[in-house]
Amino acid sequence: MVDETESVRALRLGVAGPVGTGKSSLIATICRALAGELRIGVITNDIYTDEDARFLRSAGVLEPERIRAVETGACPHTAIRDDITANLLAAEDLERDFAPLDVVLIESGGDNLTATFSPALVDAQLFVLDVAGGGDVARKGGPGIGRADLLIVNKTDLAPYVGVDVPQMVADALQARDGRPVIALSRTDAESVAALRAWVLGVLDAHRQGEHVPQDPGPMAPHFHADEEHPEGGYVHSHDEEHEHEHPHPHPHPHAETVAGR
Ligand SMILES: Nc1nc2c(ncn2[C@@H]2O[C@H](COP(=O)(O)OP(=O)(O)OP(=O)(O)O)[C@@H](O)[C@H]2O)c(=O)[nH]1
Repeated sequence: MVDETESVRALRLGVAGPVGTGKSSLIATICRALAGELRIGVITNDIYTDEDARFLRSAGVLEPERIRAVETGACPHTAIRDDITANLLAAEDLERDFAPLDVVLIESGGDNLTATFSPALVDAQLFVLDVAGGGDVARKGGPGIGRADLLIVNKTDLAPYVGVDVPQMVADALQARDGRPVIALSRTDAESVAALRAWVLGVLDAHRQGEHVPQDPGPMAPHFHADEEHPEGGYVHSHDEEHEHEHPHPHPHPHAETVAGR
């Protein structure tokens, strides 16, 4: 009998969120929870290093060859949204080298609140916040918080130490997201890991059935780029086509350059 799942391209899942919120750890958690039943590959994006890939390889959650690094140059969000070539090539290489894969997880470089993946690169995306970033972050909104397919409120085990009310933070997030899903996660809380596992399996099933439609959370909000050579120490920049040429300073984003670890 032909297994229909074999003919469908791997589900590509993006993981974005501010620096240090736990994106690599979350990918390790997904791999631990699902590597026994799914064929998984991972692509990491770092600015100048392959540190996240090395962390994941050393975590021993997947064969090291299934974890590849894209070095993005100065602006990590560019490689997941504006010029996705390096990531697409890395995903296609991984899918070809380990065919058939069920899921390819793509971690964005740690950035700010505004970075989101292009729906041309990923089928669905998770946005990761953590309680240590403050209970009010979920209320601040932005494309990832508001419209990613899943919002993770991470490191809930730290909530008592940083004085954050997790149910309130989740309620604020649900309100900011018009009811789209939110999972309060700690890698030490088995129930929350089970909820994450069930969400991934649900999206994979919808993807295989042809019922999943990739959503675009929207372009990055205007944001500040520090630049020592600029008279004001930096400039506000937008990735919105309409505004892109309003800035007096040339666009500094180098294109994603290297696909390392191949
Ligand atoms: N207490 C606790 N710490 C966590 C949890 N998940 C991750 N961490 C810690 O948070 C720190 C940052 O985790 P990473 O997974 O490296 O975060 P990241 O978002 O990938 O970081 P960048 O790639 O630098 O943006 C590490 O010290 C992790 O051990 C969690 O559930 N609970």
